[in-house]
Amino acid sequence: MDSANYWAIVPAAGIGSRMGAEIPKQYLQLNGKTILEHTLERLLELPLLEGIVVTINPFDEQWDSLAIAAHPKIIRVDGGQERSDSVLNGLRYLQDKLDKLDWVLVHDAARPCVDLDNIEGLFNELEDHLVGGILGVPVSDTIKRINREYGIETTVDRQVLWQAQTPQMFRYGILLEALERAAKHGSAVTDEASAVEQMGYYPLMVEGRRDNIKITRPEDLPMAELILNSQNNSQTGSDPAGQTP
Ligand SMILES: Nc1ccn([C@@H]2O[C@H](COP(=O)(O)OP(=O)(O)OP(=O)(O)O)[C@@H](O)[C@H]2O)c(=O)n1
Ligand SMILES: C[C@](O)(CO)[C@H](O)COP(=O)(O)O
Repeated sequence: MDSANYWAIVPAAGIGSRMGAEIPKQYLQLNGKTILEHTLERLLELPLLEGIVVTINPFDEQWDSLAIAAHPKIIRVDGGQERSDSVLNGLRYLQDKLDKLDWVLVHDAARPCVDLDNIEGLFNELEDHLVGGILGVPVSDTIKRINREYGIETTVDRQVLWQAQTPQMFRYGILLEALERAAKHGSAVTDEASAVEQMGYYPLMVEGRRDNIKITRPEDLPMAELILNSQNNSQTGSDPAGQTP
């Protein structure tokens, strides 16, 4: 690893409208813990990370009740209107702690099944990269473009199509500038990479795992439970194949 510093930002200030639960989805229970606790506990296993900034909705009343909120490596920062605003708040908080070439790893609170080996893989692949990159997977279905009436217009060439996941890791200076610019121009960016792409850079795509799902809709919860159980079983040896669904 180079001599750069590594910090993480975990955006966790969303309301979970697509989940439709009574509480924001990051506080829903999964195998006896909140989704947010699963995600943070996993990231805390990475010794390279100096700290984790968690962006929390300013009106949130649940964060303080989690024991993990008092962890010395975890810092709470207010989230913003959109995911990109939350990440930008986290980056601004880090202004006095990081240099331009230091690394910031952004990971959704809503992706608790991320594989630590994949994150280490991202660290390794990006070690000498000047910009940064993300985990993702190639699309595995035939992809259609439809019109407004749901008529299929064409079949899209999927050879060049990948689904973006998190973590997404970038040099601090580039990501800060990219998200500041996107905010200034009102550009909608749903992930860090798109803000960086808009500056003309080419972030690296690093292949991750399909089971790094983002819990978005109700049916994703039992799926995440199965994935976590399968990961635990393969660690304890009771699932010799170590296969996830
Ligand atoms: N203003 C926002 C919006 C989202 N997020 C976080 O960004 C991650 C990915 O966003 P998404 O899955 O879209 O979460 P929500 O915005 O909560 O969901 P929805 O779009 O269904 O409302 C989540 O961990 C979410 O908490 C955030 O920190 N600040
Ligand atoms: C960052 C992300 O998880 C990559 O897939 C995604 O873009 C989050 O935003 P969305 O609002 O759920 O599309």
